[in-house]
Amino acid sequence: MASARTAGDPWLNGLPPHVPTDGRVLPSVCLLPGDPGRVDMATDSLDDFELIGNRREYRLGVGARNGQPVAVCSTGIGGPSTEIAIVELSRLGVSTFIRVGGMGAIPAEVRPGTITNVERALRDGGTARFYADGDEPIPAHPEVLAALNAAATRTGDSLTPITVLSCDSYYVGEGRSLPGLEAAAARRLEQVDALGADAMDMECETVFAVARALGRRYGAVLATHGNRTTDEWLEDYEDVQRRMLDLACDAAASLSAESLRAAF
Ligand SMILES: O=P(O)(O)O[C@H]1O[C@H](CO)[C@@H](O)[C@H]1O
Ligand SMILES: O=c1cc[nH]c(=O)[nH]1
Repeated sequence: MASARTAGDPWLNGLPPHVPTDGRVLPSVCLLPGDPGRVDMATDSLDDFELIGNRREYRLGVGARNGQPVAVCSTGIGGPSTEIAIVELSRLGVSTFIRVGGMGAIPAEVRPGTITNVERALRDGGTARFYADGDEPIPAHPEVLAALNAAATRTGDSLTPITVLSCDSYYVGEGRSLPGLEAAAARRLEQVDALGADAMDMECETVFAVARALGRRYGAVLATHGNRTTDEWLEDYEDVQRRMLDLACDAAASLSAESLRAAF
């Protein structure tokens, strides 16, 4: 264990430079909300929740579901902060990542409030390029995809399978019109549609690319916050987030039990 930081590896005594922790080995499965506020929402779905720390956009806690330990750590918005979370959490013991986030849907039939299971992430972002070359979409890890579907059956939810495009820009990059940039935003929405995306978020591609490159398991459930075709926006967004977190905690527990079995 390093007793002095170096520029190439700025960890000290087992502590990372960004994710706030005390050096303990973390649970093997970690939920990744973008919003730090969603870490606290997850406490309703976990027993014995303990907040470990809070630094920058990273809020980290641990709890248990069905007797299995589960970590929750926010990533903040976008690829760069998400990459840091995955690299540091991996080194702290996490081997399976589940993003629990929000998105804007493209097809009119994916209504606000729908909970979705991300089957693949299209290639569009900057950070993910450092971990995965080429333009082939990155599929979710099949064990995580299956665990999320099984958990939805247990919690009485149904998950809509989607393809996501993760954008490095919330406004023009997600086709939101700004004064003087109306044409650029409209072109971008057409491009996203032509790529076959069902939704836009800002982190899934990075989660999938970095976790896959590090040999970790990964997947994502996303709650539909708005619809870009009908222009609807869900004002009362808390209920769908809580349902998404509950089924993700259930999936995390089953994946954690599996990794324990595999270790023996
Ligand atoms: O709901 P979360 O996980 O915060 O994620 C979504 O919300 C943010 C934009 O408002 C982006 O991070 C996007 O991916
Ligand atoms: O429209 C949306 C909603 C949530 N997150 C996004 O990135 N876009």
